[in-house]
Amino acid sequence: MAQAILDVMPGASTGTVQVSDPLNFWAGKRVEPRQQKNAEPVFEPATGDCFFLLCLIWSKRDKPLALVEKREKIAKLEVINNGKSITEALVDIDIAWQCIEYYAGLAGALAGQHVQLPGGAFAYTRREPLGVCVGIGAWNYPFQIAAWKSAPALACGNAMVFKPSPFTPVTAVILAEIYKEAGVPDGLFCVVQGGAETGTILCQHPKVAKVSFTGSVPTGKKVMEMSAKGVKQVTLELGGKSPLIIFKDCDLENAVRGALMANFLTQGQVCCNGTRVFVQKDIMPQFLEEVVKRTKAILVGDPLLDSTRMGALINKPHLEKVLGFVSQAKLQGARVLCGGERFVPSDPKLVNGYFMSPCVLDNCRDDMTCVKEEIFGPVMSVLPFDTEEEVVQRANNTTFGLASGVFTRDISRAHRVAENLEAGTCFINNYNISPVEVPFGGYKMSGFGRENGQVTIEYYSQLKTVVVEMGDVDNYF
Ligand SMILES: NC(=O)c1ccc[n+]([C@@H]2O[C@H](COP(=O)([O-])OP(=O)(O)OC[C@H]3O[C@@H](n4cnc5c(N)ncnc54)[C@H](O)[C@@H]3O)[C@@H](O)[C@H]2O)c1
Repeated sequence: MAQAILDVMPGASTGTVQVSDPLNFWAGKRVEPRQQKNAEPVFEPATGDCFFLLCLIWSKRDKPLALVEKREKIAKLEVINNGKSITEALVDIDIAWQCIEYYAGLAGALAGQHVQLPGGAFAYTRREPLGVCVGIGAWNYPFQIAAWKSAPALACGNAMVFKPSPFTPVTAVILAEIYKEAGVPDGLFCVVQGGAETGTILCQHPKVAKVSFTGSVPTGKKVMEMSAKGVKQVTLELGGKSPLIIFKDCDLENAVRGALMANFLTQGQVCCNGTRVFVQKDIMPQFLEEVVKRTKAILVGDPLLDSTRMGALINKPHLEKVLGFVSQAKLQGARVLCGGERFVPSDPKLVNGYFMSPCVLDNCRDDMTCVKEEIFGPVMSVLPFDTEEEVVQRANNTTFGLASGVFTRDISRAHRVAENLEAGTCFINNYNISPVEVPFGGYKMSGFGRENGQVTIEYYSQLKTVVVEMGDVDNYF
C-alpha cells in the first residue's frame, strides 16, 4: 500500500494527488476503519481541494526499505497535506530519520547503575519500558512529530499508538510501514486516525502507561487532566510566544536572517517561533529596513516548487484566524510594514489556496493581543527596548516558555541573558535549529518533559531497583 501512494509521488504536482489507501495501521498493516461514517474532507492547502476523505470513527480490525530512500516521496506527500515548501519538508524528513538513527544507537547504551551497600550487599538499577505509550501529534510537523515520539518510545522497549492530527493524517502510516520493513514486530507501532474523540479514548484507556502530546495549551491541559485520572505519565509539548532579543552590538546581517528564521518557517506555524522580536532602539531603523525588504522578497506560492520559500497555511479557518490577528493589531495601534493579507498566486490552480503574505508589525506594545497571544502564522511583532534588564523582564512577562533567542557579540551578555530567560531553549546568535542530539521542550505553560537528546530516554522508561543481600538477614524479631 505504501508503494501505491509513494509510487505516484515522483511525478506528482500540486493539485494532482488523490489519496485512497487506508491510513490506520494496526497489527502490521494498513486497515480500513470498521465504520465508514463521519467522513471529513482533508484539504490540500495549496489548492483548497479535498484530496482525501478521513473517517473519524476508528475501530481495530483485523526486506527493509530505508526511510532515506523514500525521503523525497514522503516529503512531497507532506507538502500536499500540510502546505509547507518542499525544501522545508525534505529537512523535516531528514530530521526524522536522523532521530530514528540516534535513538536506535542509544537503545544499546541504555544502562542502570551499580550501588555498593554495607556488608558486601549491593543494588543495581534497570531501565525498563513503561508499556504502551500514546503519541498525539499536531499538524505542523506531521511526520517529524511521529518520529520524535516513536523513536525514543520504541528504543526504550515500549509500544506506541500514534494519533496524527486529523488535518494531516497521511504520512504517519508510512512511518509505520517503514518500521515494519525495518523489522519492528507487528503491533509495536500503530497509527489510529481521528480527532478529539479518538484522542480522549486513548488518554483514558486503562492499558496506556504514558501520553506524549504535541499541540495547544488548552488541549494539553485536557490531556493532563485525563491522564491524571489513570496516573499516567505525560509529556506536553505545547504552544509558545517566544522572545527574540536583538542587541545593538549584534552582527546585523545574522540578526535579520535569524528573525526571518524565527518567524516564517512553515508559514509561521512553528511552536518555538520567536514572534516577539525585541530590537534595541539604536539599531531599529536599520533592522526594520532590512527585515521588511527581505520579508517582501519571500516567494509565496506552489509549495512543490523548489524556488518557493513559503507555501499555504493549513486550512481556511486558520488562515482567517491569522488574518484576524493582523486586523486586531491594526485596531490596537500596530503599523503593518508589509504583508498581512490574503495572497492569491498567479497560477490558476492555486486561487483557492490558503496563502497569505508574510507580515511585519511595527509600533507594537507589550499589551497588544498580537504580542501576547500565539498567532501561529507568518506575523512578526517588532518591539523597541533600551536596556538589558528591561528587555529580559519584558521577555519573561508571558505565561509561555518554549524558546528564546539573543543576538549579541558580547559573550558575557549572551550567557547572562540565556540564564535569565525563562524558556526551555535559548538560541544564541541563531534561531530555530533543532538537532536531534539536543533536548527540546518547554518551561511554564509551554509544557514539560523533553523530546530529543539523551534525556528523553528518562521520559520513556522507568527505573527498577534490585537490592541484593550477600549475607544473612537481620535476626530482628
Ligand atoms: N511544543 C511543541 O513541540 C509543539 C510542536 C508543534 C505544535 N505545537 C503547538 O500545537 C498547536 C497547534 O497544533 P494543533 O492546532 O494541532 O493543536 P490542538 O491542540 O488543536 O491538537 C493537537 C492534537 O490533539 C488532538 N486533540 C484535540 N482534542 C483532544 C482531546 N480532547 N483529547 C486528546 N487529543 C485531542 C488533535 O486531534 C491533535 O491531534 C500550537 O499551539 C503549537 O504551538 C507545539
